Amino acid sequence: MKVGIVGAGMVGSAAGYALALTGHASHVVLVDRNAALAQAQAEDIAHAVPFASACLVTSGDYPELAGAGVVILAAGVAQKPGETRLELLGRNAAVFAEVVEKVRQAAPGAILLIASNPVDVMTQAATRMSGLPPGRVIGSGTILDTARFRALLARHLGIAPQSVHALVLGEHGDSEVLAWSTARAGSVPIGAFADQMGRPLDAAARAAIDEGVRRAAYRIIAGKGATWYGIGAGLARIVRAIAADQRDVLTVSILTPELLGVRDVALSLPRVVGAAGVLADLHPELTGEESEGLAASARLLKDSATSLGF
Ligand SMILES: NC(=O)C1=CN([C@@H]2O[C@H](COP(=O)(O)OP(=O)(O)OC[C@H]3O[C@@H](n4cnc5c(N)ncnc54)[C@H](O)[C@@H]3O)[C@@H](O)[C@H]2O)C=CC1
Ligand SMILES: CC(=O)C(=O)O
Repeated sequence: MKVGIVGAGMVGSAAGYALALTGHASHVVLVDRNAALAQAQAEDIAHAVPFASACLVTSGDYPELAGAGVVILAAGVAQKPGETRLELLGRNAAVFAEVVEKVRQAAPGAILLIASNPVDVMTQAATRMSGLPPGRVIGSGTILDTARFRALLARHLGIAPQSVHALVLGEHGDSEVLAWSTARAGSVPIGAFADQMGRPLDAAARAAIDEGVRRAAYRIIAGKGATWYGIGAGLARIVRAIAADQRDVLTVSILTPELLGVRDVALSLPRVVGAAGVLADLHPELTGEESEGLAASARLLKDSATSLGF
């Protein structure tokens, strides 16, 4: 599948690199308002291809996106140390007002995969701007937070993250909900699994993991200015689900007609992802506290989207 990436900065280039190395795309095209940057990133990534599987990596202007099955939107500004994702809202909405229309003209059949922050509100904005059905405008949402949750649980339990099934729901941001009650390892509820391994998940351990997930971006941005490897791999994972029609269950964000009394809001739930985009939404059984947290997250995102007129 041909995959376009608009925004060839840290996130866009990391996604291109992950796509080239994993072989989930046959052709990656990088577009950026800084054409020299896009060209340099494409050339650098292309030099990794001989060590991996076949993939053409090029750069160009919007017309080069023609025929793309997916276009990743990673253009805009990123958080500065201490800044929240929601504080980027106005600036990145202005970028999307320009970018979404150009992408739609160049690649009308493409699924839009949104990475720019605040990713849920940008997904809602891109859905409205593009006129596409919600299932074809997919925000990376909490795919990264879910990966962070699984990684930290796996480290605590001393097992592979691939054997941990745990989800982060709601906003990709401060109000996200770690769904502890549905978390499993090897089909065993996570608390019982931890006890059996002799590594109990007591309140202090849970609090440390919660902080590790929720504050990860702030810590990494303080240390190196931005985050890119995790989301680059997450975006490549979503492209794989689409390109191979895998029907994977992934925590991604789309405009959702109604959730816990909040109407028309983009946020993450576990969703089935395949060639046509999001095929179905899943609603895990949550505790009362988790449901309240998810409803609060939905209300916060709805208010942010409404403030922009989306
Ligand atoms: N969804 C997620 O989990 C994550 C999202 N992000 C977000 O991804 C976005 C990109 O982050 P970085 O790559 O670190 O930033 P960056 O500053 O390295 O790259 C952004 C790129 O967008 C380009 N750009 C800006 N306006 C444009 C326009 N109108 N048309 C075309 N290109 C334009 C810039 O030239 C720049 O190359 C940020 O909003 C950041 O917060 C970052 C990490 C994780
Ligand atoms: C920056 C960002 O959204 C993240 O790393 O989670």
